[in-house]
Amino acid sequence: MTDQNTNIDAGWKFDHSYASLPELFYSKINPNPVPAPDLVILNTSLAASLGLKTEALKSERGVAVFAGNEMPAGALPLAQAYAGHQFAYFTMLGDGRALLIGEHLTPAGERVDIQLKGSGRTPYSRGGDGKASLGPMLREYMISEAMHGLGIPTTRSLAVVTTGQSIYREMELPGAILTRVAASHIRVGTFQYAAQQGSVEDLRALADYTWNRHYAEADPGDNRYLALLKEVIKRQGELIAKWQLAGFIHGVMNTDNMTLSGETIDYGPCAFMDAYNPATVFSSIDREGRYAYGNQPNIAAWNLARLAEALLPLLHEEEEKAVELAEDAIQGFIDVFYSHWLNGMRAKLGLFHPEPEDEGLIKTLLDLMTEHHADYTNTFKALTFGKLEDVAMSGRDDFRQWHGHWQERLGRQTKSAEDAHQLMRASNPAVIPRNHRVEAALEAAVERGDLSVLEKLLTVLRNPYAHTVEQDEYAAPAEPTTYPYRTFCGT
Ligand SMILES: Nc1ncnc2c1ncn2[C@@H]1O[C@H](COP(=O)(O)OP(=O)(O)OP(=O)(O)O)[C@@H](O)[C@H]1O
Repeated sequence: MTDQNTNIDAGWKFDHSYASLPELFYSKINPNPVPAPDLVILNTSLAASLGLKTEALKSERGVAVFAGNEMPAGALPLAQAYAGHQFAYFTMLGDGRALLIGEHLTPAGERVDIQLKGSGRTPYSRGGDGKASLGPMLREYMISEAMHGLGIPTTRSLAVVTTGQSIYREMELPGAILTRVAASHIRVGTFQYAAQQGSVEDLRALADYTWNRHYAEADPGDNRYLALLKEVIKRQGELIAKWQLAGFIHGVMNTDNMTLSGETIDYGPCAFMDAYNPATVFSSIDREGRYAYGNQPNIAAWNLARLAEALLPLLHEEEEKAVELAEDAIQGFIDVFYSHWLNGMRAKLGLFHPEPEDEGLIKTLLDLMTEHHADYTNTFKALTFGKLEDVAMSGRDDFRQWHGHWQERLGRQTKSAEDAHQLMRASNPAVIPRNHRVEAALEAAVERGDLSVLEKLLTVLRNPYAHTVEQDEYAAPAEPTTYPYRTFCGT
């Protein structure tokens, strides 16, 4: 399967450091060949930043790599083992429908995982067919690229191909494979798996690998494993703050969907909130609202506590002391999250430096938005451009009073009004991937083979802080319907 020419043509530079870990952590396995690969979409700007050549990637042999029919030189396909708490229940998992084909070394000297998602059965497939369908893979492609545009750390999407095979869910669907690019695919669940299935030495090997891959620049102090936990807490605190500030709801924050790198992963049932309400849930499988918007920081802390638990044997030789260190570190999460969130909210309101009254100012605005079902993104956008008539509660006295306080607060800054406006422009997106727009793009692509709607949507989403006239068309929320929007953990 190895083909030297593909390697030379497209610019793949594969390495496979993950295979240096004990074999407990993966299964070497070749992708299942598919009958008729066809390129649906290629992320040319991402390809360029990876040092890959677009024309070669689009060629028959390039597409064969995205389909798993050919492996570039140096690739070493493997399915990664992991476990996870899914809706609080612990399960053994692993790449049941994905393969890491190797780590690509970019011209900037970075090491990124190249993973095929939907590439067939693996030893971890349990009862599943190992496959994915076109709609959900294009959805992941779109939302991950929108997240990147918003400046939120995320796995990226390089390409989607159809396989020429149908897959069967409630109906027959076109099979597809997404090529995902990630800083790594090491998950909290990978550590849970190591703690459950491996020896302390296996766990140590994983922790050392993770440190070297993601935190080599950080200070290990005198306890490198405690430092690892604290660094992950910092990155996740910053990440979850960014989700909250953008109104992003992940939908399925299981421990297997939380990365050690601090990137967002798994775009199954996620969505962006329209009207502000902390209780918003989109996922049809989240009946109890465990992963509601307002719960995300607490769930992240819960997941990180599972990471800390898995790391206990490395934190200290005395268990009691290890637990103390872990608890102490986890306590720090909410503070890290909150300070990033508060600074982000200040920026959304054009405030450069902290003042004690800021928390009250922000809370009052969010309470008004909840009470009046104000659109989250568009309210901040209206405030940015001084278009108060676009704010749902603009006629209300309590909003006018709030607005007066905010203006006074802005007036006390040494920075100019123009500086504040620029800060707000850069902190408040003109567009988010609205559910109805995403659905329309997917329908055109999947039902009619028309990619133009999706391409146009991606163009505006890639630059959400540009505030161009053409973005206005994409800013409106859907017309209210009787049924709340629900996402399905589509495959
Ligand atoms: N069709 C399938 N066949 C086999 N395994 C599957 C299938 N769909 C999902 N899985 C496995 O079930 C688990 C949970 O699935 P989930 O939808 O959260 O993940 P995913 O979207 O496949 O992967 P990722 O988290 O890598 O984005 C994962 O271990 C996944 O590999």
